[in-house]
Amino acid sequence: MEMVEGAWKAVDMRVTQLVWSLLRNVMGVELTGTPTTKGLPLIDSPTPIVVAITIYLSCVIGGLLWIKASNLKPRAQEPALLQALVLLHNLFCFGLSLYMCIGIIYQAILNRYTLWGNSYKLEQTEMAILVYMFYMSKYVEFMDTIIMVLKRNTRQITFLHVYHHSSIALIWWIIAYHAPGGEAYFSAALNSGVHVFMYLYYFLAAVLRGNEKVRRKYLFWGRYLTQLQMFQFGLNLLQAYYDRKVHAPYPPFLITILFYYMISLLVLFANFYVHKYVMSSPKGKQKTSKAE
Ligand SMILES: CC(C)(COP(=O)(O)OP(=O)(O)OC[C@H]1O[C@@H](n2cnc3c(N)ncnc32)[C@H](O)[C@@H]1OP(=O)(O)O)[C@@H](O)C(=O)NCCC(=O)NCCSC(=O)CC(=O)O
Repeated sequence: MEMVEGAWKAVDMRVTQLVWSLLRNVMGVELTGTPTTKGLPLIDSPTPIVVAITIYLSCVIGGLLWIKASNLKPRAQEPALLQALVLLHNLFCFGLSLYMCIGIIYQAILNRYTLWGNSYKLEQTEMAILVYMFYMSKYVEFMDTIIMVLKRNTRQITFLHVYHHSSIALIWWIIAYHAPGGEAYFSAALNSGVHVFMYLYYFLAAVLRGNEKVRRKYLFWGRYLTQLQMFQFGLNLLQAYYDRKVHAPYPPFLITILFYYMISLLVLFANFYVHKYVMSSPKGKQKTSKAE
């Protein structure tokens, strides 16, 4: 036990030094913890999230290699345990997202937030706890990719998906550690709201698996969900632009991260949208074959 503790301390020191120096040299910032979230599990140092991301990436890469090496294909009928896991995970994420979305909006109204341009205030502890909860939900969301691996759905394990899941977790650690409130409320509430629909979609997709006709009938709105996600990123980008313009009283480096991160997601989602809905549609397929 002592050896494990000693090893963890050594890793913690190295990782913390690395993250601190990266933030100092790349963004010119010194992170300071905030009393509202200090002492809560997995927040006082960047090590837990960095270790979690490392384990996550190892599982994803290991899973992909295993699928490829064994030439595994998605099964027609999945094991009952996997089906149950998928349904439970989606139900849990659906409920949690709904709770966080409503909770954050309620706190924003209570604290008289304006749409954009809000500052983080130490006394807004309930808001801080909700933002912290949003950070914790990123650990749960790693399960999405594990599900994809267990289902052998390599088509879903894209750069977009893995980049999104690993980077967003680190970003929300920084926010929950440094300024869990103010302008962060908007992304957290909006994204939780979008995730309510996303996990409902995944839940239905899992329930209706095996009957493609019915599934297509009830999941026709997948395309609009992707549009909603892109609209969300567009709103966040606008928010970051506005905050930079008016010099909003929120850490400027977090606004800069928001700005460039949203551009990257918009580009990746636009590419996903074109491939999934435009090029694979009957008209899109016709156009591509004519061009060939
Ligand atoms: C409609 C989308 C939500 C999902 O598009 P996909 O192409 O991945 O979806 P799909 O139609 O193939 O989904 C059905 C398949 O997903 C399986 N499935 C069920 N639950 C799942 C879960 N929790 N995670 C991953 N896959 C899951 C179903 O069993 C089914 O598999 P089978 O077909 O075998 O039965 C899209 O808008 C989207 O987000 N695409 C980007 C890809 C992505 O990774 N998105 C999530 C993270 S990004 C994100 O979250 C952005 C944000 O914050 O808004």
